[in-house]
Amino acid sequence: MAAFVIDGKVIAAKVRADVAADVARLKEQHGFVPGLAVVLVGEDPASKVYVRNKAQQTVECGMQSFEFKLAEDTPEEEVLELVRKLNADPAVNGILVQMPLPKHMDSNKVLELIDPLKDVDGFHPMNVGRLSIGERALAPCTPVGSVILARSFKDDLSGLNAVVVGRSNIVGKPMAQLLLRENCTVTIAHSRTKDLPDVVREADLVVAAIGKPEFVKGGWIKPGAIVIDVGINRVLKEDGKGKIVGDVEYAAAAQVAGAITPVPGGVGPMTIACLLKNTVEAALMQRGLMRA
Ligand SMILES: Nc1nc(=O)c2c([nH]1)NC[C@@H]1CN(c3ccc(C(=O)N[C@@H](CCC(=O)O)C(=O)O)cc3)C=[N+]21
Ligand SMILES: [Mg+2]
Repeated sequence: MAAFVIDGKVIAAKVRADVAADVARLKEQHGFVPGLAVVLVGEDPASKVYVRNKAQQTVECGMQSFEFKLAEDTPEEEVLELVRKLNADPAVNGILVQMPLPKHMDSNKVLELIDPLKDVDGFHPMNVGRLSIGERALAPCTPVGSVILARSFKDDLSGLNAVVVGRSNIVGKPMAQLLLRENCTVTIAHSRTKDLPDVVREADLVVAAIGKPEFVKGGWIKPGAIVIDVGINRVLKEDGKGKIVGDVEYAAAAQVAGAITPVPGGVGPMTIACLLKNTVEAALMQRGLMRA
């Protein structure tokens, strides 16, 4: 039987509607509007599209958007200075520095300068650590969105055998932490994992975050498994035109899985929706208004 297709666009729209309602309430009851600052260094065309989408959706949710576009050859010190300014600006509740940064910059140095309370990407070591010890933390948007998608199909993930393929700081590692919090049994697999197909075959829940087009084959998927595809790979079709595929061999996997996220229209839209959600959470924390 063909897998249930988890519609990330529909679920992201629901998350954004909740964000917009929270923003409206903050405005009415506390007279303030949360703000998100996005910093883009360089000219990467894909990054420009993401940054434009983020800014547009931020405004659609009733928040303020601040965009900073710096040239590829901007000195690192200038980026650090901008982050210091944004840290000190009370109108800015969330700061996102688009990755990757140009090679002449030390990304960790930039990320560690961001005020942890404004770190809506959840990349600061303070948030990474707090997430791992189960304290309130801003958690990375792609993994948060991935859990919401999985839970939209099966609300209780507890006891599931989850295999995360990929060990990046941005997706794989925080994904594993969030799935632990859902009471999954978690394996992190990666490029050096022995017998990877057999490891994936054991998974009730597969999260593919390797960054290689259609790397996870349909034949690796356990019948009925939930498949969350984090990959966004631009590839050329035979006719020379470009298209976007995920890290999972979708057509084959969809024959076997219980549920699967498409690319595009799966995890991608959730990443932005969760960024907006984190911005509201950050604003609430900064103002001492956070929910219990
Ligand atoms: N500090 C930082 N934080 C990020 O969250 C971050 C980043 N740097 N650098 C780049 C990646 C990439 N990223 C995406 C966000 C949304 C879509 C998205 O909405 N994708 C749609 C459209 C895809 C398309 O047509 O291009 C989809 O999958 O359906 C994709 C990718 C956030 N990133
Ligand atoms: Mg990896």
